[in-house]
Amino acid sequence: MGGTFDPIHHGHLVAASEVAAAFDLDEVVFVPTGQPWQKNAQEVSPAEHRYLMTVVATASNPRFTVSRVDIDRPGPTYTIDTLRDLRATRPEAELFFITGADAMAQILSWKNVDELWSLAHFVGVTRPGHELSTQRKDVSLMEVPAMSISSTDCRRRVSGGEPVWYLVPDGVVQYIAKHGLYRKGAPETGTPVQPEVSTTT
Ligand SMILES: Nc1ncnc2c1ncn2[C@@H]1O[C@H](COP(=O)(O)OP(=O)(O)OP(=O)(O)O)[C@@H](O)[C@H]1O
Ligand SMILES: O=C(O)c1ccc[n+]([C@@H]2O[C@H](COP(=O)([O-])O)[C@@H](O)[C@H]2O)c1
Repeated sequence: MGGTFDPIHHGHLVAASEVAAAFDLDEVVFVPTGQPWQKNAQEVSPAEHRYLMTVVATASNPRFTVSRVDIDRPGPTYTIDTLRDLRATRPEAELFFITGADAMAQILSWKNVDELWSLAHFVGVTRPGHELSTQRKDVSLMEVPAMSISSTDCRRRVSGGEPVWYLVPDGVVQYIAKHGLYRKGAPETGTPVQPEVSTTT
């Protein structure tokens, strides 16, 4: 499942869990975007923060893993590259790609869309406020419990001092607070996360 995950929330996790159960998947790989080119007009948090929040959110599920392929690849993030990179590390696997209804509606604008269908089986899931449809017979559409949660709303809430408890996993609430993400004028927004250097004297 690819996403900007800024931050990851329970809508993402429920969608992944439902698809995993329906298709009897061995693993769900969460792939945070590096540079989500269709979100160029908006500010996106540093990839390391989004990656670490995704790790925190998925840590308790033994079937959930997180991949760095998109954040470690320079340049804009294209799903064609994501799927090729995942294929290289899992040559025998049958790949599925999970998308919400809003992403599914945009898919024809994605890079090399005609090639995408042969690289993975696409599964579109319902999302409140968005119509789920496809013209393709090889795409699966699935109804999942309605989670009226978006990362945009989570960021707005934190920025306005409102709670995000129970919209995102507890560890993600704590990660956001610890690093001061999404607060107005937060120093981390838009700047790279540097590894901490400890000095001894
Ligand atoms: N509440 C939800 N229910 C089902 N699918 C979702 C939900 N939220 C996000 N998704 C899907 O998860 C994937 C990654 O979404 P993304 O990380 O962009 O989150 P978002 O909430 O849409 O973020 P933003 O509000 O910043 O655009 C997309 O395919 C999206 O459609
Ligand atoms: O391949 C593309 O051109 C493309 C364009 C927009 C979005 N995507 C992918 O769709 C997924 C959801 O993206 P987003 O921006 O809604 O978080 C994520 O894996 C993106 O890399 C892919």
